[in-house]
Amino acid sequence: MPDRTILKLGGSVITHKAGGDTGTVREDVLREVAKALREYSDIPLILIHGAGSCGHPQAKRYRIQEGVSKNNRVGIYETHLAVSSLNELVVRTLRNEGLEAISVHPFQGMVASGGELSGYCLDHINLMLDLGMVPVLHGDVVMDTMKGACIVSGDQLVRVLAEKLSIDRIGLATDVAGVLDVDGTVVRELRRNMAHTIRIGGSGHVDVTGGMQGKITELLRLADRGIESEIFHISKLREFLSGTNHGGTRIKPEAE
Ligand SMILES: Nc1ncnc2c1ncn2[C@@H]1O[C@H](COP(=O)(O)OP(=O)(O)OP(=O)(O)O)[C@@H](O)[C@H]1O
Ligand SMILES: C=C(C)CCOP(=O)(O)O
Repeated sequence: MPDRTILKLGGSVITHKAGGDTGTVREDVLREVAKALREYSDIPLILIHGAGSCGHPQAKRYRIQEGVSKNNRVGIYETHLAVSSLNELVVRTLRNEGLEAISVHPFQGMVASGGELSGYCLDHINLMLDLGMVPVLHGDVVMDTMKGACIVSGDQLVRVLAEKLSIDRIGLATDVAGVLDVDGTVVRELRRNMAHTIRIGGSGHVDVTGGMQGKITELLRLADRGIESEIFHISKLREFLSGTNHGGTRIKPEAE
C-alpha cells in the first residue's frame, strides 16, 4: 500500500504572492502540479494549499489576526471568499486532470481558540481517502472562541491532520529550495536543538501567518511528536512523490 501523504502547496507557489492584492493565480503551475499528481495517483493524498495573494492581503487589511468584532467582521467573508475561490480553481484543475479532488473548507467545520484549532472532526477526510478521493483543504479564516475569528495557516492544518490521522509522509512545496542558511545553502536536516542557529524569517511578501518561521514552528511541533516532514522546491515535486532526493530540508525529531 503506498504511503498516506499530506502535500502542502505554498501560497507563493500557486499565486503571484509578490503581486500583493492582485489575487492572481499561477494557473500554469497548478496544471503542472496536477499532471505530476496524476502520475502518482495511487498515493492516498490530502492536499492543503496556502492563500498567497488570495487571502493574506484581505486578512491583513481587516486585521483579522488582532481579533474580530462587529467592526471588522466583514473581513471574515472577504478573506474566506478570496481563498475559497482559489481553492475552487485548484480543485477544478485537479479534476480536469482526472483526479477525484474535492474542496474541504476549514471555515465550515473547524473552530479555534486563541489562534489554535480546537474543535473539528476529521472522520470525513479519512473516509474520502478510503474512496481514493483527494480532499483539498486550505489555510482559512475560522471562528475563534477567544478572538472572534482568526487565520489558521495551511501549515497549522498540516500539523493537526498529521497528528490526528495516520499519515506516512508530509511534504511542503514552496518557492525556495528548503530552509536556507545565512550563506544561502539548504539546511538538509533541521532539529529543534539546532533551529536557533539558523536565521529563519517571515515571508518576503504580504503574509499574516509568519512565512518560513511559521512553517518551522508547526513542523518542529510535529517533530516533537516523532513525526518527520520535508520542505522542498515545487520543481522537485516528482522527486518528493517518488521518494527520491529533492535536495530540500527534513525536519526531524531530536532523538534520531
Ligand atoms: N531561512 C529561510 N529559508 C528559506 N526561506 C526563508 C527563510 N527565512 C525566510 N524565508 C522566506 O520564507 C518564504 C517561504 O514562506 P512563505 O510563507 O512565503 O511560503 P508559502 O508556504 O509558499 O506561503 P503561504 O503561507 O502563502 O502558503 C521564502 O520565500 C523566503 O522569502
Ligand atoms: C490568509 C489565509 C486566509 C490563510 C493563510 O494560510 P497560509 O497561506 O498557509 O499561511
